[in-house]
Formats: sequence, C-alpha cells, structure tokens
Amino acid sequence: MTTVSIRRLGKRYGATTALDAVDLEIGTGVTGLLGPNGAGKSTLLRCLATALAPDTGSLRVHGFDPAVQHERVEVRRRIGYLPQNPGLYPNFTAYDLLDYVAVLKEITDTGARRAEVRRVLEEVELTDRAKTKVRKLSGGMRQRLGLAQALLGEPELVILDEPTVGLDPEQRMLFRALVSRIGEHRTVLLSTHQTEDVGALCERVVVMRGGRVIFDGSPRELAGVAEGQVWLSAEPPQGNAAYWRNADGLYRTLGARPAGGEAARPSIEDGYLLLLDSEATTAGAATGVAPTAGAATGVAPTAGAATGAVTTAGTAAPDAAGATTAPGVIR
Ligand SMILES: Nc1ncnc2c1ncn2[C@@H]1O[C@H](COP(=O)(O)OP(=O)(O)OP(=O)(O)O)[C@@H](O)[C@H]1O
Repeated sequence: MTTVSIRRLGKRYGATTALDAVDLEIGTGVTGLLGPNGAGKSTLLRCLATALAPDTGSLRVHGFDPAVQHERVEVRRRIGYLPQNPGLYPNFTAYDLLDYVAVLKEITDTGARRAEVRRVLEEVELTDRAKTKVRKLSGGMRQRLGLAQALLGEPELVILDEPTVGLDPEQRMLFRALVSRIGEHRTVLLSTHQTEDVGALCERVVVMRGGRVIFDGSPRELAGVAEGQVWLSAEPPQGNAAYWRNADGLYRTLGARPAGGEAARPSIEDGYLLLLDSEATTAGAATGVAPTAGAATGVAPTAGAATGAVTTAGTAAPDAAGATTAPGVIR
C-alpha cells in the first residue's frame, strides 16, 4: 500500500538546489535513502515531516496534503520523525521527555498517555531506564529514546534521519533489530550513510545525488551495478585504480580488471560507489565539462563509467539511447 506519494518535489536554498523534481512512491516496509553529503536526503525528510515547505511539486501522506493547513494536522498525526540532531532535553528523565512529547502530540488523556509512554519505552527496550536522565544515557540509549518519541501515537510513517551515526556495533545491531520490527507493519524511511544498514534492513533503496533520485531498486540490484567491476588479485593494480588489501592479503580493486584479477562478488557499497562515479561522469558529459570520474568517490574510471553507462553482466537492458543501464538506475 502506498503511504507516501511525492511528485516533482523541488526545494532551493538561495542558489542551492536541494531537491530537483523528486518523484517517489513509498509503501510499507523499510526503505533506505542513501546519498553523499549534500544530496538532499535531510531536506526530503524534513519536507515529509512537515518541518519544511517545498517550493514546487506535491506531497501526500496517506492522501493528505501538508500544504493544506487542516490536512497538515492529519499528516502530523500519522508521522513519527527522528531528526539528525534530535536535541533531547538533557535534564529530563526518559519518561518525562516522552510524556512531554506525547502532550505535544495531543495525547491529552493522562491514563492513555501513561500507557503509551510505557508502551514505547518497552518497544525500544528502555523500560528499566525510565527514571534515568537523558544526559546519563549512553549514545545508543539516547538514539533509542529518540526512536521511542517518534513511535508515540503509533504513526504509520516513521522517518529516521541517520539514526545509527556514532553507535557502536552492538548498539547498531540492537537499533537495526528495532527498526526491522517496526518496518514489518509500517512505512519506515531511513536515511543513512551506512550501506551495511541498507543491506541488513531495507527491501528497497533509493539513492540521491544533487537533489535527484538516481537509483531506486533493491539492495541486490544496487550491488549489481558493480557486477563485473570488482576484482581480487595477488598483486596491486597498476595506475590509479581504487583498491585495498583485504584480510586474506588479496587486493580488491573496483573498476577495470587488474592483471591476474579474478572477478569478486560485488557488495552494496561497491555498487553505490560505482553508481556515484558513473553519475559524475554523466553529469560532466551532459554539461560539456570533462568527465571527473574518480574525483567524487576516489574510484578510477571504468569502461562503463567512461561512457556514462554502468555495465552489468547478464541483467542489463539497453535504454532508448542504446546505452546499457543496470536495473534500478534512473537516467
Ligand atoms: N538551511 C539551509 N540553508 C542553506 N542551504 C542548505 C540548508 N539546508 C541544506 N542546505 C543545502 O542543501 C543541500 C542539501 O542538503 P541536505 O542537508 O538536504 O543534504 P543531505 O543529503 O542530508 O546531506 P548530509 O548527508 O550531509 O546530511 C546542500 O547543498 C546543503 O548545503
């Protein structure tokens, strides 16, 4: 079922285009939003959370339009939002903070509010910290408290802006388990820089760059963007290809095949890096500027990137212009 409908959404800050005609439909489950710094992820999430008004285009949450005042209230009742820097009051206890947010969310009946605060504390596994002050909570607990406030009132859409930044592996795992559970029955939109989070949690991934959606598909399809462009070799590659030495002492190269290179299974991160790389090349070609593949991501130009097309083995289909485009890649 479609929860969010976004059509040609645009937002500028002075001369900066933060969102450039974004089209998206999002439904139940966890959708990951990936993109480099400044791609427009937070701006999109803030528009969805009704914290920011777009300049152009339209937005609907469960059919309600946040641009219309009385519908905006309906949207706000249906969303939970964990911003990048939630600024939780340090001297409040976990319970009091949630109680306060519940009042702001118009849960005015005292008994119902108490039950709801207890429910979300339980959901994020913080019941035993109800009386602890926010400043005494660990980073992971604070993020879970941030998640708890977003879950007050059982919103149908949960918006999480880079929620796993700075968490240690154990806390990140715990957070992932919570988000995955939440996504079973609700729509979760999760902005992140962590491709591991996307692989672990998301059935769908949207990649943004320069205010545009440049990929919309499954994590497997994103990894597939790098099919045939990831190599393992005993010797480091010649030239300026991006490579690193793995735990087995082999050199893992992204891009053109190095001498003696054996094809390796691509990861989501490989696909993401090559996708951004090919986009940089395409943008350069479109504006007549020399291609800058490699500059954006540190990945050396590849045969596919040099022509502005990402080549994949087996699954690729030619687009209208005859170039080869991987599934999910949006031109
Ligand atoms: N309040 C603002 N005033 C001016 N420019 C802004 C403002 N907020 C964002 N921008 C600019 O809009 C563009 C998109 O920013 P946005 O924060 O949405 O990107 P992002 O993908 O969330 O980046 P990050 O991963 O670093 O959080 C960037 O160029 C950014 O500098």
